[in-house]
Amino acid sequence: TGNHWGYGKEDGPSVWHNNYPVAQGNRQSPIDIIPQQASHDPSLGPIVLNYDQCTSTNISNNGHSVVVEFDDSDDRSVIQGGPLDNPYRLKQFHFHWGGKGCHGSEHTVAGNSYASELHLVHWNAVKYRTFGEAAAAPDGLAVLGIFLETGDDHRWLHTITDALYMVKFKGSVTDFKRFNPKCLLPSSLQYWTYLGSLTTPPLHESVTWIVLKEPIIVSDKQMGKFRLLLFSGEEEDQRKRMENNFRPPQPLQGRKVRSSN
Ligand SMILES: CCc1cc2c(cc1OS(N)(=O)=O)CC[C@@H]1[C@@H]2CC[C@]2(C)[C@@H](O)CC[C@@H]12
Ligand SMILES: [Zn+2]
Repeated sequence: TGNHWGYGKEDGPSVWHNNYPVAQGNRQSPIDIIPQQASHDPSLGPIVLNYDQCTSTNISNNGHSVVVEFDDSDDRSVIQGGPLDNPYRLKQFHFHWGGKGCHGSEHTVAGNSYASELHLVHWNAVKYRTFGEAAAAPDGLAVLGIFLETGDDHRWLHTITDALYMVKFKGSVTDFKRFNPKCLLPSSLQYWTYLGSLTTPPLHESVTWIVLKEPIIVSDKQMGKFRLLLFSGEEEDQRKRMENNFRPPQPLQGRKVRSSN
């Protein structure tokens, strides 16, 4: 179909601009973050996450990633502080990862990529009525990016990786209640922040990115379970393993990356 996109040779990031011209815009994501070039901004306060009342609802495979959705009908789970002028409501989180033994983060740090990257997606419910409306507005979304590095088993990631077999195929969804993503945070909330975009079509330039400096550690075995997911639906005869679902870094176009203290 016309707007079908993916991560392969024919439909991947290098051709997205054909259907989504904004792919060549001036605030695209991800980017390569160069720590020495980031400017320390003393006015940047700490990030504050209030996830305690959080209400996850389901986990699903949307054919591009695995997504955990939250009930965003009120301000139970919000991110605020840092570069944000008001609280942004938690809507979903999802991951991007590489193939076996390959790295698959979207943002890179001084040219180095991590095994995977977790995106916690929040929207500006103070200014916009719906997530879709916010997703198209320049100050509509705030995405918290967390790098995953391989090492020891992550104590809490099992809750997610143990559920992945239930959402193997594109379009599958299953209940996933009472998961609090606070358990996926590293010990430090030090971050870089810059203005960017969605990293998948429609690539709207609507995201205030907040990328944590400290990665979380997960095991190769846990990462391997993400690769049991498929890009393809149950009815498709060709099974395509879900991996390398990341967009490479995009031109900075003169943007400033700021660093928390
Ligand atoms: C920020 C997380 C997010 C949201 C969306 C996408 C992709 C996203 O992941 S990412 N990697 O953070 O950019 C692609 C589909 C988008 C959706 C935002 C809302 C929409 C734009 C809908 O209105 C129609 C298509 C949707
Ligand atoms: Zn993402």
